[in-house]
Parts: sequence; C-alpha cells; structure tokens
Amino acid sequence: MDLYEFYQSTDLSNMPACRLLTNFLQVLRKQVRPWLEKVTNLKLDYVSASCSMYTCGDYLLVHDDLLKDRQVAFIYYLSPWEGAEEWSESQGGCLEIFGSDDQCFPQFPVQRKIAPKDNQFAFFKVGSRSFHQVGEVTTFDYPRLTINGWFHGETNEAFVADSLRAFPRLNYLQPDSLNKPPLGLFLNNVYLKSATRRSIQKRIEENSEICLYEFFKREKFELARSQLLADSNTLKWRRQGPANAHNYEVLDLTTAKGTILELLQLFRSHAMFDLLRDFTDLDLSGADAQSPKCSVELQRWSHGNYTVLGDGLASEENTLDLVYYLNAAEGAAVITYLSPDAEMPAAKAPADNRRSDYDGEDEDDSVLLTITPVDNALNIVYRCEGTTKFTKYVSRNTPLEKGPVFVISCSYKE
Ligand SMILES: O=C(O)CCC(=O)C(=O)O
Ligand SMILES: [Fe+2]
Repeated sequence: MDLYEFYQSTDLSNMPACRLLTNFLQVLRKQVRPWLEKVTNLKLDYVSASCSMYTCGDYLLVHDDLLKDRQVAFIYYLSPWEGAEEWSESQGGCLEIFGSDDQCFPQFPVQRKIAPKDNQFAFFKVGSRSFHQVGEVTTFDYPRLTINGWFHGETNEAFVADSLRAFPRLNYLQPDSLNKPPLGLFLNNVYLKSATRRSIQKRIEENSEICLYEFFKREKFELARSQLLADSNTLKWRRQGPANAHNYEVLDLTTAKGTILELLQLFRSHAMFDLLRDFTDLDLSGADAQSPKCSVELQRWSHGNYTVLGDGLASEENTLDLVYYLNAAEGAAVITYLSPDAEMPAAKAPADNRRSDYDGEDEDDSVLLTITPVDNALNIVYRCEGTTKFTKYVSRNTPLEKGPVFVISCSYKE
C-alpha cells in the first residue's frame, strides 16, 4: 500500500501455458546465469522472475531489494517496442539509482536515471547500498513493460546487517512555558465548552479518533493559509529524508512568524496540553502527569512526496497524534494507520514482500484508519504501541492547482 502501484504477474515458473515466457525463463537459467556467474564471480543458484506493467501514474518507491539470498537484480525492458519513439525522461518511469551516506541511508538527489528501452537488460548487485526506485510513469503512450527478478545464491550478508539499521525518530520536547497564546483567540468557541469536551472524550474513548471540523476560527485559518502560500522568502523548508523513509518538506521552525508561528506555539503550549487532557483523559497535564512531551512539525506536500513504512515508524509507546490541514486537496497527504501485525515481525520486508495481483488477498484488513484531508479540521488519533502509519505517495494525477498541502503534524505522550 505504501511502496508501490503497478501490476505484477506471478512467478514465470507458474505460467506453463505462456510458452514464450517459460522459454525466457529457461534462457535466464541456462544462459544468463552461467554468464553472470563468470562476470561477477558470484555463485548463483537459481532465478526468480515475473512480469511487471506500469501504466500512467504507477511507481515503485525507494527500496534496496535486500531479502535473504538475493544476489543480483535484473530487469529486462520490453517497451517502448521496436518502431516506437524512444522513451524520454519526461515520460517518467526511469529506473533511478540513489547514492547513500556513511550509514547506508539513500540520499537525494537521484544519482543516475536509466530510461526503459526495448531489449535492454539492467543488472545490479543487491547490497546495503543498492537503493533504487521506478519514477512515476507520466505518459499514456505506452505501458512500461518488464520481465524482472533476481539471481539467488548464498544468504546476502548485507541482509543480516540491514535489520539493525533504524529509521530516524521524532524529537519530543516539553511543553513550552515561555509562550502562552490564549486558546480563546484561536479556537472555534464550541471546542472550549465543557459539554463539547466531554462528548469529544467519550468519542475518543470509544473510537480512538475524532475529526474536529473548523477547529480554529476561520479568520485565523485563512491568515495562516495565505501566509504559507504567499511567503516564499522568509519561511525556510528542507527536504526530509532519508529517501527510503520519506520525501516531503518540513519548515525550519525558527523561520516561522505571524499567525503560523502563533499556531505552532499553540500546539506546544501548556494550554494545549490541558485541552488534550480534557479531550482524552490522558495524563498530559495535571497532578498525575509525569513528563508529558510533544513533537511538532509543519510539513509541505507536493507531487512525488511520500512516506513509507519502516521499522522506526512503528511507535514504541502509546501516543496521541494530531493532524491539521491547510490548503487541503483531495488525494494529497492522505494518512493511513495500520495495525501492529500488519508488518512482518522480522522488522524488514515491505519492499520485498510484494504481493502479486494473483494472490487475491484483501490487503485492507490491516487498515485501522485513513485520514482524509479537510481544511481547518483537526484530526486526533490515539495510537497504540506498535501501530504504523504512512502518508500515501502524491501522484502527478492529483490536482494541486491551489498549491501544496500543508500539514501540522504533532505527537504527544504522557
Ligand atoms: O523495473 C525496474 O526498472 C526496477 C524494478 C524493481 O526495482 C523491482 O521490481 O524491485
Ligand atoms: Fe527493486
């Protein structure tokens, strides 16, 4: 769900009726494998291969292919076929290769792009730095067709080491005692009433989540949104990597000013911790509170942005997440929460545990909640230990003519 969108066949060895494909598998086994052994000096025991088709809007996000005994990855390209025009980078769909830092985290920008070409073979050694992706296909002219897979051998040493590599974690801070923005100036009055607070608490107890529409006063929301859209000089944004975990921009909070600054301060204020205690009955303030903390991030989402599931994204403790949208657009920055057992226990897998369309399994069982972007709505989610979440890749088909989508994303713990 998080990593890719394309069509994939079952393994070629399960397609006895497709003679040409079965023959191709024989060529891989009998001719390519011994040749590759000679070229690489690796012992290669068997081949796994399937067919892939990417149509307009399809993609495969950053991954390393590392799994068990995979040694060499290959891709044999079948489009654009003979006589058709060459594939150009502007049509998307390139195999994009990443460089990585000292800790083997893939880095932006992409280092090398390989466009599909009829009868072209690509190979690479699978290892702890073999990060690559398939860029979103943006053409309707041809589907991007490949036969691809892996030559397998001994257990890949990098696979064992890889499970120790953790994702970056959020930075939690204590409530801010310096700034005391009065809630009454910002919040829609209805959310300050004790009757409303009680019914919110009841709802969160029952459902673990709620969406509070028109959370801030309209004029505050409009001010913040127009400031975000207009300000191209003072606000500083940086791309948040590593590329195998996420790709979106976050605001350098020291450059925030005006209403944006006020809103960000509000989320870290004692008044907010008090309000959230009333909404949830969590010990985020009051006599029983031990050391409540929060992390606050202002994100900017445009085409091509995403987060993917990873080891570090499963929360280690129960947290209260807040998600607030500005300049919301349908289909952009959609967040999905998944149940703890959705991921493989051995930490690593989503990239390489792709299910083919032939498995026929319903993969939605694990979805706990999907947050739909709505302007000026505050989504509150009580998230249990082990739950994971991701923000879906924003495809170029998503209309963003009103500009990027902004998300204030906060996480609180007791
Ligand atoms: O199709 C390509 O160029 C790469 C495919 C790939 O990385 C994969 O299927 O794991
Ligand atoms: Fe791959």
